[in-house]
This record gives sequence, C-alpha cells and structure tokens, in this order.
Amino acid sequence: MSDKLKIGISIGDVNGIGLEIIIKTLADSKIYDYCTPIVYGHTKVASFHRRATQVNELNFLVINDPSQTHFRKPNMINCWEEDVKIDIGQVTEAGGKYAFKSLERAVYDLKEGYIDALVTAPINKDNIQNDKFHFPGHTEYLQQYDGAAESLMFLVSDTLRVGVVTGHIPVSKIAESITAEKILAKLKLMNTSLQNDFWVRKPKIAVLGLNPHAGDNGLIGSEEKDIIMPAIEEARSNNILAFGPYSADGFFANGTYLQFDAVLAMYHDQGLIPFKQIAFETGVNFTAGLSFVRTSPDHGTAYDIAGKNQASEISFREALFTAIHIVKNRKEGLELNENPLLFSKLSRDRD
Ligand SMILES: NC(=O)C1=CN([C@@H]2O[C@H](COP(=O)(O)OP(=O)(O)OC[C@H]3O[C@@H](n4cnc5c(N)ncnc54)[C@H](O)[C@@H]3O)[C@@H](O)[C@H]2O)C=CC1
Ligand SMILES: NCC(=O)COP(=O)(O)O
Repeated sequence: MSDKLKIGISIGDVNGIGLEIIIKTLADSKIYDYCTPIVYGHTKVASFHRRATQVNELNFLVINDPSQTHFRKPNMINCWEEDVKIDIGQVTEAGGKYAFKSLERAVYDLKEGYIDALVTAPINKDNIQNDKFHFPGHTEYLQQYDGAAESLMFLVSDTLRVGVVTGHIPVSKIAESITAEKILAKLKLMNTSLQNDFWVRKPKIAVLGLNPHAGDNGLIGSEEKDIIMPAIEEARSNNILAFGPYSADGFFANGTYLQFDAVLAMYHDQGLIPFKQIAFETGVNFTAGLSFVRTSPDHGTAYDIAGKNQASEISFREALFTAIHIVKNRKEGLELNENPLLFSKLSRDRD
C-alpha cells in the first residue's frame, strides 16, 4: 500500500500534443516519488504517440479502475474498445469524441473520490461538443459537474497569479456580464483559494479596470465608478484586501503585479495575454472554487507542432505538481483546523 496521491490524467484531443506532453512527463522516473499517475485513454493511442515522441522505455500498465493502481508505474485505464483513427494535427470528429470519453471517465472517478486530483490535457473546445458536453471549456463543465454556483479560472505560476471575472464569452458580451456581485463572488473565491490552496495567510489582490486607463474618472467609461469600485469596497468590508481598479495596460509592464498575491482581470484575454507573456512555459491553469482539484497546462492542442516531437512538457509537469501541492495544502489545512491551538492557552503557557 502507498500513501502517494493518485492523480488522474485526461488525454485531451488525440490529434494534438496532449499525449506527447503526458508521455514526456511520465518518462521521468522522479515523478513516481511524488504521485501515482492514472491516464484515462487507451494504450493503442498512447503507443502511436510514444513512437512519434521516441520514448520507448515507457510502458503503461492497464488497470480497470483506480483501486488496482500499480505504484511507481504509469497506469492506464482503457476508456474504449475500438481502434481510433489518428489524424495528427487535424481537427476531426474523433479527436473530440475520444477527448470526451477520457474526460468523462476521469471526472467521474474524481467526483467519486477514487482519484485525488485531475490534470487535463488540452481539448479542442469546438469538436468536443456533444449532448453531454455543451460548454465552452473544461472550467464550465467541471463547475456544473460539481454543482458549484461559481468557479474561478485561475492561472498560476511562481511569480504571477491571474483570475478572470468573465471567462469563455464573446468580447461583445463582456461589459454587460460584469456586475458588482460577480466581481465580489470571484474575489471571494480567489481569496479563499489563496488561503486554502496556496497558504497565503492575508492575500493582497489587485483588481484591474475594464476601460482604457481604468475609465479616467468616468471620461472613458463608467464601469469602474459604477461597478468595480463598489465591488472592491464591498470586498474590503468582507475582510478581503482588494485594491484598484488599476489601469490594465501598464500594470504588468511596470511590475506592479509583483506587489500582489494575485490579480483579478475583467476578461480572458486581459488576464491571459500578460500571464502567458510572463509565464507561458511554466504557467498552470487551475479551476478554483470546486470541491475537487483540477489543473491543466496553460496552452492548447498546438496542432501546428503535434506529432513532431517539439512540444514542451514543462507546463504539464507544473500542472501535475501544482495539483499535488493543492491537494496536500487542502488536507493539511483541514487537519490543522480540526485541532487548532487555543490562543488563550498558548499565551498563558508562554507567560
Ligand atoms: N485547457 C484547454 O483544454 C485549452 C484548450 N485550448 C484549445 O486549443 C486549441 C488551439 O488553441 P491555440 O489558440 O492555437 O493555442 P495553443 O496553445 O494550442 O497554441 C499557441 C501556440 O503555442 C505553441 N504551443 C502551445 N503549447 C506548446 C508547448 N507545450 N510546447 C511548445 N509550443 C507550444 C503552439 O505550437 C502554437 O504556436 C483551440 O481549440 C483552443 O480552444 C486552448 C487553451 C486551453
Ligand atoms: N486559456 C485558458 C482556457 O482556455 C481554459 O480552458 P478550460 O480549462 O476551461 O478548458
């Protein structure tokens, strides 16, 4: 028996770089010192990518469910019977179909508690659409699966953490979707995640404006005055150290972000462009606010380099370790809260 965490891995689009970065990551024997990986896919599809990646020494052990896990080995749950046609670098129906089969099985095991966390390899958000998956991304699918009212797309690295108020929505809908309630809800999720998942005791959070120059006192848009500032004030009255709104254009370039534990951006590209510019290789996408832990690399399917053995596995490996850290932080936090040291006793003892 081992106390290593069981980390589930969904393979994403079989025509993208998902299996390449999984295989490269799991080929490093040091990984098994920290966790027991279980890949949800199929050994035949993995063999295709193993050949393309020229990693010959990695052999998956097939198991039927996570209770059969072999420790210090890469485990594979075969999620379908049939042969899959791989058209590397192409967007195909099969790419979406098998990405979903992998994700569906992994998420079931995650929610049931059979695995400790899930790391997802990239999907194509269009070809995965089906009767059971009608969402713009993993984030929204997992939020619904978990029955959560809100979640936070939270991009994290050693130097920068960025969450977004609005996620996968068209740009034309951004302004109307930003409300004080939504900003406050995201700030609460971010604050709680920083405390419980990253162990930042008193997080300092920067909030970006929506308009150029954060509206310039209402001259270039009123959302800052009418919506964002009231939300920040409300957050502060809830004991959240939120600051801003900051003008987004210079905020990252002049290093202001380094003074904060995290940044709340108003929309996807406002936050993710600077994040990827600063931390693309090591960045991790974490879905905060859920009962379970899910991370992913901060990039997509990269069809342009799929099958060419050019993909970097660094972000995927970081996603794996971030998931392990968050699970451990949550567990230890719960244990500490179960047995808190009474302050009065502590101070008496000191006297
Ligand atoms: N979590 C997820 O499942 C995500 C899925 N996607 C999906 O991926 C598909 C492609 O999206 P794009 O915008 O093209 O972004 P992308 O991240 O797939 O590619 C952008 C550029 O970065 C390069 N790149 C990406 N990952 C790399 C790696 N590990 N090593 C070396 N180079 C790498 C690619 O070759 C490409 O030139 C879309 O369908 C999108 O929806 C995008 C982001 C996240
Ligand atoms: N660029 C981040 C992103 O698209 C996240 O997508 P998903 O994790 O919700 O699938």
